[in-house]
Amino acid sequence: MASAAASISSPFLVKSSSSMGVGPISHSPRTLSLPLGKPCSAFGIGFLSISIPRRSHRSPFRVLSVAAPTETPAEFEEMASGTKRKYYMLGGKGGVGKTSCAASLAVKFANNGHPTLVVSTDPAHSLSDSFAQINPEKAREEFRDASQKNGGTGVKDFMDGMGLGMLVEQLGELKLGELLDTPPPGLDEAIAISKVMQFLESQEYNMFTRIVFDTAPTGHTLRLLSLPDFLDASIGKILKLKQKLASATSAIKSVFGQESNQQDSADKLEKLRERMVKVRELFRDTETTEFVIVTIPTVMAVSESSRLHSSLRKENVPVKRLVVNQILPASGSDCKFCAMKRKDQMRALDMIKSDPELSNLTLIQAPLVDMEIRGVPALRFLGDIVWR
Ligand SMILES: Nc1ncnc2c1ncn2[C@@H]1O[C@H](COP(=O)(O)OP(=O)(O)OP(=O)(O)O)[C@@H](O)[C@H]1O
Repeated sequence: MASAAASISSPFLVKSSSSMGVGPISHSPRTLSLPLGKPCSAFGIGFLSISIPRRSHRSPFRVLSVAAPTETPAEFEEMASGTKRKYYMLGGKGGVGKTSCAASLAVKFANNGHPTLVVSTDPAHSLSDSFAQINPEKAREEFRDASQKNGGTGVKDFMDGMGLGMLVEQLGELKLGELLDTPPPGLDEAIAISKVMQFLESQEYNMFTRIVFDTAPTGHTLRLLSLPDFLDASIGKILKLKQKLASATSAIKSVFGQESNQQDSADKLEKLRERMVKVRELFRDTETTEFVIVTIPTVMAVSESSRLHSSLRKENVPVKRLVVNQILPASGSDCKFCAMKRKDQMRALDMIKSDPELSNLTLIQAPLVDMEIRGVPALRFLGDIVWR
């Protein structure tokens, strides 16, 4: 399907063109080809794949020491062990460093021999130069289109016109119009994620043993997590309506065009529903999935992370690690601002240690480095500090 392929033999961040390219991915132990060609669908999802040659690298970045007496290593060995595919989802409030942490983890996995894929489903993610974007509007349109063919608002209007309002009344409990006119928040992401899963399950992506999701900010993630249940029910309703309509008069049926089209749409919805269920299962599978919370040492961020963990726990999403990013190094100078800031941060760290939701998580402390984290050398540098 792809029209072109870029061959990657050194550590590059690869920008897939305007949409997700799918097609055969060929690779040799140290090189990887990534399709960059034709968009495959309405969903423009960016994929970044990294394969890093093992060689020594002297980083231009430096980190001042982070005084962290209670620091726990991330136990990277455990994260990298085994060749069975594992999914890592990094989540947290906006701007805390999810993307940097996710990308640095991916680089580290790649350095440890794992063909690794970074997936971003956040339309506002900050590695936008390296990732293509999901187009939520198009995703929604596709869903709406498929739904309408199965008796959405188009059906309702038509039936009203035919004086069949009574049947519409009977179907009113299904609240389809409401669903289609005001898609629930997070629908875009849920559809995008399920679309991603579809690709990840395909043969071309079999080779990837580590998948790192640079997830959307907290609120979105939570909505997404609760969505499959909602969608499961909603899509079920649409299918039920479709069945009811199928038994209505042939005159009504004719309006929906060919029987086969109707069937196609129903199949699409059914597949979407099935994928949603799979995503939900995947999110809860402790064997294959881990949700890593990323935060910063401020009272507000810590409180939000605590709430996030609580809701993830309720959703049975496996969480083991908490990355506290951007910790100021102990200052050797007499910078008052730095001293105050660090004192504040230490208070936030203490808060984590006494928070019932967070204290049982493995705490990973990541320093604020003195340069912008861009490009593989920087990510490699950060990865070596954070993921140990
Ligand atoms: N440990 C760090 N030291 C220095 N700068 C950092 C660190 N972590 C992240 N940054 C910088 O902070 C900014 C935000 O980081 P990043 O984009 O990774 O956050 P994010 O949580 O993914 O944000 P968003 O929610 O907006 O996608 C970036 O400019 C990044 O380079």
